[in-house]
Amino acid sequence: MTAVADAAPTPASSPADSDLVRAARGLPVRRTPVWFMRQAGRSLPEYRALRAGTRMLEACQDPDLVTEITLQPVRRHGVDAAILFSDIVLPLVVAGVDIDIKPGVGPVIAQPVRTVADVDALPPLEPDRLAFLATAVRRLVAELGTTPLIGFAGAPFTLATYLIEGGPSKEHARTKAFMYAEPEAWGRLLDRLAVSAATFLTTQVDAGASAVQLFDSWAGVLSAADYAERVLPHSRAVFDALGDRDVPRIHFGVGTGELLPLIGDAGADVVGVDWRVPLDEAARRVGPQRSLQGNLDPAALLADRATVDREVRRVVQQGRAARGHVFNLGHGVLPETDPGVLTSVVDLVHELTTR
Ligand SMILES: Cc1c2[nH]c(c1CCC(=O)O)Cc1[nH]c(c(CCC(=O)O)c1C)Cc1[nH]c(c(CCC(=O)O)c1C)Cc1[nH]c(c(C)c1CCC(=O)O)C2
Repeated sequence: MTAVADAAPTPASSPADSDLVRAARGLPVRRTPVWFMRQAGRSLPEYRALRAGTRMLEACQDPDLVTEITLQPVRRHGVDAAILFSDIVLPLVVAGVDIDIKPGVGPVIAQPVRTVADVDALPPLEPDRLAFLATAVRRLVAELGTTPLIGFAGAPFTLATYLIEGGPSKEHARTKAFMYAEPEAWGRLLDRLAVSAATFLTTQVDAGASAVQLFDSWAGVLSAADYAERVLPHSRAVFDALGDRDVPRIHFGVGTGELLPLIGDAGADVVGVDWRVPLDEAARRVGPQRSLQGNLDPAALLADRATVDREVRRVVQQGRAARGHVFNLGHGVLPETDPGVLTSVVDLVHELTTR
């Protein structure tokens, strides 16, 4: 428990002193920080208005749109962090892979990676093509003041699922078949994806992002043994590429209950947890040396207010078992969510946890 002598200073003097960064490092906080995965996006009418007529992947490369869309949920909800408006497939798009994000579907790849030759033909990401990204991040950091900006990238495994399946899938069977049948090419593919994810992340951090999140959304389809052997080393390589850049590292996947200790071992300060494992149990699995992020079921936000309140209180209470707790959903905001409910969740978490 936090000793009085450790009490956090108020208010934050910089993003590095924000509650998000402090909770991620296991330091005392003023109140539990809260943000939402997919907070920038389709649940907001102001987002839909701004995006009208611009394709998703074009919007992601326009610094004016990126800045404004990233700021919208911060203004509206008073969340404790901004997350860059972008997408996990953007590094591939910028490198020249033919990808479209189809509304209501997700990323669709024109020529999926199906052979060893396809792996070797993937174009590398040239860092100087990310100037738009650095511009957007610098602008955002200037606008955000002491509110931290979270930079992010897709982890090698989750990006590989899109490349190999050709689009979203449930079982990721082709991906796993390739992993088992072509272990060397698999290793090369994930190496390459790790390099481009690292370039994408370091660009954001060097332009001023205060924390990073590596999304390995679909890693939960793997056994712990396969994850440890065939995936984790590549995710670790992404974190290692950050070198001595002193920003907290958040690592998240869905359905990772069996993988939680490994998700931490890949190099995270904060392990993201979905709604399937309560945070007190997640804290036991992850251990006392890392913080937790999560884990309200996004579907609970579609229920009545009393249910939302009860679920928020439960997550806050269970989160007290963790070294540090960043309140979030267990996955992204569902598009049909009432934005007013999101704002009330922020207020309730703050009210329940103000020191
Ligand atoms: C798997 C994944 C993707 N993208 C992302 C992940 C990992 C997180 C997760 O597991 O949800 C990450 C992502 N995508 C987006 C963000 C922006 C920041 C934020 O979280 O608010 C982030 C962090 C914007 C987006 N990415 C996408 C949208 C919707 C685009 C639109 O408005 O049409 C947004 C706002 C599109 C996208 N892109 C992707 C999917 C599955 C979809 C949804 C398809 C749909 O339901 O329309 C791939």
